[in-house]
Amino acid sequence: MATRVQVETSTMSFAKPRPIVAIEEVRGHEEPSILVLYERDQEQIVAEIAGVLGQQWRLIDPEDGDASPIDGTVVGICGAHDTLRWRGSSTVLATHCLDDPNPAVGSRSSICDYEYLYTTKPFFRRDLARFLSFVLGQINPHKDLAKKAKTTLISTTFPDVHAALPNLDILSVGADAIEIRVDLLKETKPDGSFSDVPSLQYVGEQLMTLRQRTELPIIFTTRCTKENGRFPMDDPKLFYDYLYRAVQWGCEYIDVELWLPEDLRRKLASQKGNSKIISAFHDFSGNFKWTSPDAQRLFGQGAIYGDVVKMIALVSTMQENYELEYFRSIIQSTYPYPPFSGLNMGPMGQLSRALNKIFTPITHPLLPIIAAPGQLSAAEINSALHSMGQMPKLDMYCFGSMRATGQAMFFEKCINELSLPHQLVCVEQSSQDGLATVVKIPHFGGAFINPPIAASAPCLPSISDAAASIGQIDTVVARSDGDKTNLVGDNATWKGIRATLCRDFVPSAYSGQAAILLASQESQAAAAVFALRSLNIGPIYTIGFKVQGPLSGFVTPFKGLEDVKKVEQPAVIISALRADKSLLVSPLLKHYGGHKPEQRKAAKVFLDLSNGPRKGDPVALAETQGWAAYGIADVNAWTTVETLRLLVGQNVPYDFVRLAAGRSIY
Ligand SMILES: O=C1C[C@@](O)(C(=O)O)C[C@@H](O)[C@@H]1O
Repeated sequence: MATRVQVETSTMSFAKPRPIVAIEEVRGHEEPSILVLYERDQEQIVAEIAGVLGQQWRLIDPEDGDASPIDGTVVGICGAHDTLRWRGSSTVLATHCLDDPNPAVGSRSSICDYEYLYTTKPFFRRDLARFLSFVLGQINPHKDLAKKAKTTLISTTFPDVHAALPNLDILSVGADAIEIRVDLLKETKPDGSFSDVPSLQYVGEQLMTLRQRTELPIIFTTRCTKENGRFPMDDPKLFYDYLYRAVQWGCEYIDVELWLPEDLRRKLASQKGNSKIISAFHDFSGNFKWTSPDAQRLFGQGAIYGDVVKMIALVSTMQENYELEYFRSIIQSTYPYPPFSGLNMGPMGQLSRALNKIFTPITHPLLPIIAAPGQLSAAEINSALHSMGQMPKLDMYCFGSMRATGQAMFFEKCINELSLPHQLVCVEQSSQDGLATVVKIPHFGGAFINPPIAASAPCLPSISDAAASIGQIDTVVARSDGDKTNLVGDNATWKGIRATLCRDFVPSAYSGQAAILLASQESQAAAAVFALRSLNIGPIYTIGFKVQGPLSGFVTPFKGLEDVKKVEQPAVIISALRADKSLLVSPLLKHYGGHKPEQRKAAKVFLDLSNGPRKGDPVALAETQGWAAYGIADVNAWTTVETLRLLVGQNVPYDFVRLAAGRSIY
């Protein structure tokens, strides 16, 4: 079991002693043991999987004597074999290449734990990293969403997800998860007609296509005919077959209808792995009563296997919204778990869509049809909440340089896109005094500060552990709690750095690995040190600066060039040098570069945090030296995603930030 820095968003008050970086024991950072079943001529996928895991790999013939995986080595076997001896001790992963239609999809379902569907032209490494991180339990999107005050899901209604792709980034602004309505997919048969139920192969291809283009958790839904869907109800086993496959495909959520026989629901719950179950109940009769004992009984039934319980009824009177709200308050005060998502359908039920807080389904004008009567977009819900006095207009401040102002313009775009009532106020200089003045303004709604200010800002009653450890506040979060507003100084930059590092590698690829960090002063590098520690990276060697703050115990300064020789191969090099000095990292990149990708055993990532015009391009150089290399635009985009989450509680996808922000803000 490994140790890591406590990175939860806990906060501390200034009345308490100065923070130290708390160390927490976590599971899931050991090297996983993986057996990959690959298809003929597809051994490259074994190398890709090992690359994302930062582990070695080898191919074996299971007929050749002892073939047990060696700890830390990804083992590949061609074709389908009896995998019994590996099950339990290793994760058995069947892989299917879908460059061409592949009828083998699902054929090894019974001998594997998970199935990875992929294309090689192009190959999406980010998708593989996300898939592996999830199925190996190294990320937990449900836990992250559970911390949000409000969550939404975008219900896509496309017959073919390819039609969604050009608009996917804009469609998902404001969504925390994306639902694939499998029952609405339309597979064309050779004679030009559509099959009643899309085949598993078609669904698998559709799901893969969607996941390659979105970072949002996916909800896999097979809605039945009685509940406004198209999946036939005469064979409940059909639902099981699709939903279990969704678990094997690594879907974060499966939607399990409550009418399904209990044995199937129980079986899915016992086989769900890291996927979560949304227990779903829809009543279209128009006779459902939230006040009846039946409603509570149905919640109780859903709660047995559901990680979220969703209950939805078609209504025709306003009164039924009040009854639902009463029901919601009873449920929430009686059952701390699982969370309840309760909605009324139809035009009369729209109020409940604004008031529901858990996985509120949203639509978007660019979708072909709405998924259910009365559905609203994220913008419509925010406008409704504002008119009802549930989302007061706040002033959000952007302190800082022109760069910060450029970022402010992007925030403004998001605020407009989501119809949030807030207003952005730009203040050219970032200073503690400026902040101290605005936090007292009655409609102060938070601030974004670039460059960040020292974490000792006395005008803020509390700061997060991350901001205290890094010593810098780049975001002030204002959360209202009744008539009181809590202000917290936080740091989003470290999260942007961490997200960039985890784009193409799973967290365990970094655990216990060395890193080298270059900067001219501690303030440039502190967020990076925190991000590295959050991934349990260590030792962290520093060049060019001294760390004196709370993170000093986590770094080892390099005294001279001879120290470089002591580090065999760092998994990460980060340069936080100014742009005009950024080429100083080149000798290090060359010294540790040059390995061919197939020889690569561990993660090998270079991050250039320098911003602005420069003479050369260390990112390009790093790439030629075999590093996975990222520049400041990547880190800034992830940081923007995190800042918006903190400031307005809304999720804006990374790809949307890259798309809409263009190059101007960087
Ligand atoms: O369960 C739900 C909720 C929903 O029915 C709605 O009312 O918005 C839409 C469906 O796509 C989704 O699966």
